[in-house]
Amino acid sequence: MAIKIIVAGPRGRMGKEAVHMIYDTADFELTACLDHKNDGKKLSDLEGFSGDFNAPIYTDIEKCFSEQQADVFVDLTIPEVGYKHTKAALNHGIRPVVGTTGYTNEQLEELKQLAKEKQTGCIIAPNFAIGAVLMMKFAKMAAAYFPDVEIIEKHHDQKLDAPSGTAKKTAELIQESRKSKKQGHDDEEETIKGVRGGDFDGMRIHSMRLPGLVAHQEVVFGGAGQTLTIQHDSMNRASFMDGIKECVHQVMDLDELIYGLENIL
Ligand SMILES: NC(=O)C1=CN([C@@H]2O[C@H](COP(=O)(O)OP(=O)(O)OC[C@H]3O[C@@H](n4cnc5c(N)ncnc54)[C@H](O)[C@@H]3O)[C@@H](O)[C@H]2O)C=CC1
Ligand SMILES: O=C(O)C1=N[C@H](C(=O)O)C[C@H](O)C1
Repeated sequence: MAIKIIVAGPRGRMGKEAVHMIYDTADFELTACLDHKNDGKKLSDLEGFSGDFNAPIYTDIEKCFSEQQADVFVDLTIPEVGYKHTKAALNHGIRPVVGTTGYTNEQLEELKQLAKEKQTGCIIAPNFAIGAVLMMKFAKMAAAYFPDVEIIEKHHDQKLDAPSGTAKKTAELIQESRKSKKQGHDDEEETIKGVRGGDFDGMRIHSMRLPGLVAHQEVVFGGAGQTLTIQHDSMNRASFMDGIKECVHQVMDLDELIYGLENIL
């Protein structure tokens, strides 16, 4: 039987790609979309979806979740909206697969508790690209040997959150294998505010935003007489689709929240 899926944010860069992936996947069925406009229309009424895209569009989340019997809810929107959507999906027993980034630790914790209480699977993955997940794992391994590290993430200039969810997750994984350390010179001073980047447990994160970029990250380690750079580049949004597919399949068998694809690969 096909897995029935609702997608939020179908007109977005990721949402559009995900809708096409769902239509192209034999055991997936798109039952509806959530948008903040176009209520009552069909996906095929929108630009870029000509043809067979007959899923209905809702703007009211409660109405959508009550009328459509879905198995999985995929959120690709913006942080405050994605958080509300994820809560509502869990309350309706629909398993969220969330790509939206920018959640606070408190929000993540609250969603974790709710998923546990509802015994409903939920995956929140800051990055669905398998290469990016490997980059994060390799960075965690390297940090045990190289405690001095800086993260440089580079994204398109329409991105709302900084640092990226991937950079934050990378820093959290590095923190698990690296002793807390304030890097750089004790007396270093910024003569231009922010020039040394954001401070996460003593390591620095730098966020670059430029047109022409998609999603890129370098994790640079430094030791005596050597550096090690681990780099990942997403050239387009197709790079995230295999990860979403995997999450949709795996979330069906979960009864708790998993944060990060590295925990289920
Ligand atoms: N986990 C991953 O691998 C990836 C995650 N992302 C994240 O996914 C999110 C979306 O990214 P993009 O598609 O590039 O952004 P985008 O700006 O192209 O799309 C966001 C969409 O959300 C929609 N939206 C806003 N409010 C809404 C509401 N109330 N209800 C329904 N839809 C609403 C907008 O209309 C827009 O279509 C971001 O948080 C981004 O960081 C992006 C790429 C990969
Ligand atoms: O907004 C994006 O584009 C991306 N967001 C995610 C993040 O914040 O890490 C994943 C990927 O980097 C693309």
